[in-house]
Amino acid sequence: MGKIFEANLVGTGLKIGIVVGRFNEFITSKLLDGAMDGLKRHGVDEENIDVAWVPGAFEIPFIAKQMAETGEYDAVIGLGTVIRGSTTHYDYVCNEAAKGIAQVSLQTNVPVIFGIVTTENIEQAIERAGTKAGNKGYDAAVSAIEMANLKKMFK
Ligand SMILES: Nc1c(NC[C@H](O)[C@H](O)[C@H](O)CO)[nH]c(=O)[nH]c1=O
Ligand SMILES: CC(=O)[C@@H](O)COP(=O)(O)O
Repeated sequence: MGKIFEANLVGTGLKIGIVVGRFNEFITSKLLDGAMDGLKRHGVDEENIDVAWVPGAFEIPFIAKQMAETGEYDAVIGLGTVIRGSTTHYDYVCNEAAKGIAQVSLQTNVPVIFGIVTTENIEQAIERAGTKAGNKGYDAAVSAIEMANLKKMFK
């Protein structure tokens, strides 16, 4: 068998950028709390975590790109909450946020983590922001550390 690449979840020495949407701030602030908790509990120094607030999930990729292009960050996390309304707006915001995050990551060579909750209703969002379905911000933080460390294995 050849090599197996599997990264640890040790965040010591990593620098992480977080981009968080203000839309549905009641939920996204909880995702941010979860992400901060996840990063710090895995050894990331609070001084090495920068946070940028944007209006909504649609704007996350643009600022994630600005952060990634500085070359300062080992990973960038996008946090947002998109809740379906009564029009097609939801689909446009979700699609562009997801596509944009994937593009930024591939274009900049920096792991950009999709920490955007996309739900049918407020209840589903609350469940994923620190209640019965965990905290997707925390999960995104762990993914960021894993991807940052995994990327270093290919240097
Ligand atoms: N409806 C939601 C939005 N909409 C706002 C957009 O993200 C964007 O800020 C606006 O269209 C200006 O470009 N954003 C969310 O994060 N969540 C939503 O549920
Ligand atoms: C996702 C959002 O789309 C939402 O806030 C917009 O709601 P609506 O489709 O009712 O305008």
